[in-house]
Amino acid sequence: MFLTFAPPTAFRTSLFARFRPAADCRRSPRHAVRASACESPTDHFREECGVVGVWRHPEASAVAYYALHALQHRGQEGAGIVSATDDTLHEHKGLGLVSEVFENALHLIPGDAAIAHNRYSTAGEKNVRNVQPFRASFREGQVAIAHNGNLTNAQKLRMELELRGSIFATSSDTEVVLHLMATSVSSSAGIERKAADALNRVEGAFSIILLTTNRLIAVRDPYGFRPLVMGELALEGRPPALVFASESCALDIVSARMTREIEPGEMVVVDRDGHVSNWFPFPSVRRRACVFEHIYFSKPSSIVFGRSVYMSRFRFGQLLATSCPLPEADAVVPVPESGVPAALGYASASGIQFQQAIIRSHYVGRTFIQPTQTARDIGVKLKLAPVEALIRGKSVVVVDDSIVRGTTSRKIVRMLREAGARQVHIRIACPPITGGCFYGVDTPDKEKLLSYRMSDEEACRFIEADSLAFLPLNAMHEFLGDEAPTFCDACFSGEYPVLPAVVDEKIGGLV
Ligand SMILES: O=P(O)(O)OC[C@H]1O[C@H](OP(=O)(O)OP(=O)(O)O)[C@H](O)[C@@H]1O
Ligand SMILES: NC(=O)CC[C@H](N)C(=O)O
Ligand code: SF4
Ligand SMILES: [Mg+2]
Repeated sequence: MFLTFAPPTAFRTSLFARFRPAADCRRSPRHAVRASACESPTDHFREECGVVGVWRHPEASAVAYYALHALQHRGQEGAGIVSATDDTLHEHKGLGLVSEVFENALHLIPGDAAIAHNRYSTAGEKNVRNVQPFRASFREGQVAIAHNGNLTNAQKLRMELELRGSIFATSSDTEVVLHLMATSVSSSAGIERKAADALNRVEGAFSIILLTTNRLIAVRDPYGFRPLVMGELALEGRPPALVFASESCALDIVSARMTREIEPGEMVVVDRDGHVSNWFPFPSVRRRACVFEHIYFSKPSSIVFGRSVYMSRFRFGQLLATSCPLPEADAVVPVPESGVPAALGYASASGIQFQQAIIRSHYVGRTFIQPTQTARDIGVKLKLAPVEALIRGKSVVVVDDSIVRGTTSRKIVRMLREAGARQVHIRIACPPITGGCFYGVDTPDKEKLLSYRMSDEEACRFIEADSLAFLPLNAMHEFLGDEAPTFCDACFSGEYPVLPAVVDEKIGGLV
């Protein structure tokens, strides 16, 4: 018997589809906006998580390791691999980057099947207990789970489960799924049925890979918030291995050929004989794929939701140039790393020369941590350095993919002025972010989002730019075309497809 899944009604606050002209700081005297509340440089829209599954490969954990490497941009807090031999699951996981966690450890995870996870927490503490995959034992055997997304009713379900006697080992939302599977009403049914029962009770976002000693299951929530693809890896003299991953770049790195996406609401099951079956165990709803995957999260080389991430960013940049032109600028300068394709698009549409006038250090991570006061004072210079020869005396248009707190933009403007820029104009290749995310992106509190706190003009003064403009939401919709209604853009539009059952201080948070 199935428990009913009741998709919450669409939630609408306000629409931000209006055209927002460039805010020009030169139009009004600069006034001091309190900076201290926005100074923490670690609180960006962070990455989410990456998941991988490998089936029927003699070196499954090595394949999973390289695939995880390709997904490192999706989470840098911790990583883990669980592998399967005939009768048991093996695990290795830890805090840190993939290369650090698995140094000389692959021999600990033998077998021809594996699942893997890169974590950036959305719920639960940043400690090793919460690093996935989680492994558990059922009456029927062992199971492991790797989850990208955030379950919006996890706290409520956990409270119910605890009242019925469940004891949790972690503070992660994901563990709820294992408990729901263990207490599934389909007590005698196979693991896929238990998983379907459990996932019919959760709400929110999940791209999940499950592993037992004789099955691998890949499943996506019915809204399809987070991506999940599958592919085949040719092997000499034997059937191809199957590889599942959050993004196609993880298949590319191991030379697997992407065959298709896992559809929203689809569950794909592979068994020991290599038999692949699929079904759709959830009531269907309109897809709401995360548009931010295309703006910032995913790797530009990936195909996500059937579209090239690079081409989306390039096109956002072109549309930005059309909607917020700056014909008098001398150079278009990208904010590395993720601002580069949009800046190339801006340059191509405007005819203004593209100049890599900000150089990124290879030795600082994507969302860099600044552990000491000295490092904090050095700020963005730790990661980005100006090329004075390209900047002095020039009017530059600086293109970035997004503004979250405004920390990066503000520091870049100061840095470019110090390097002699005559004017610094900031152009952002997405609409203003005015709300947090409930669906798997670690978001700062709404009150810390620059565009929630301030109008465009105030924001322009805060970052101390000569002008500031964002890609209008309607331009983004225009680019998405007929598919626009099938994308989630809630952090811009306020139209949340699913509301959290319990809202904690940290969105969707289990503390
Ligand atoms: O307004 P803020 O709070 O400063 O956050 C926005 C910045 O954060 C992201 O870059 P990040 O440094 O995370 O990574 P990247 O190197 O991949 O661009 C994003 O690309 C913006 O540059
Ligand atoms: N960002 C994610 O997808 C995180 C997965 C899970 N919610 C966790 O916090 O570990
Ligand atoms: S709220 Fe924003 S980040 Fe979250 S799923 Fe929707 S578009 Fe993506
Ligand atoms: Mg950036």
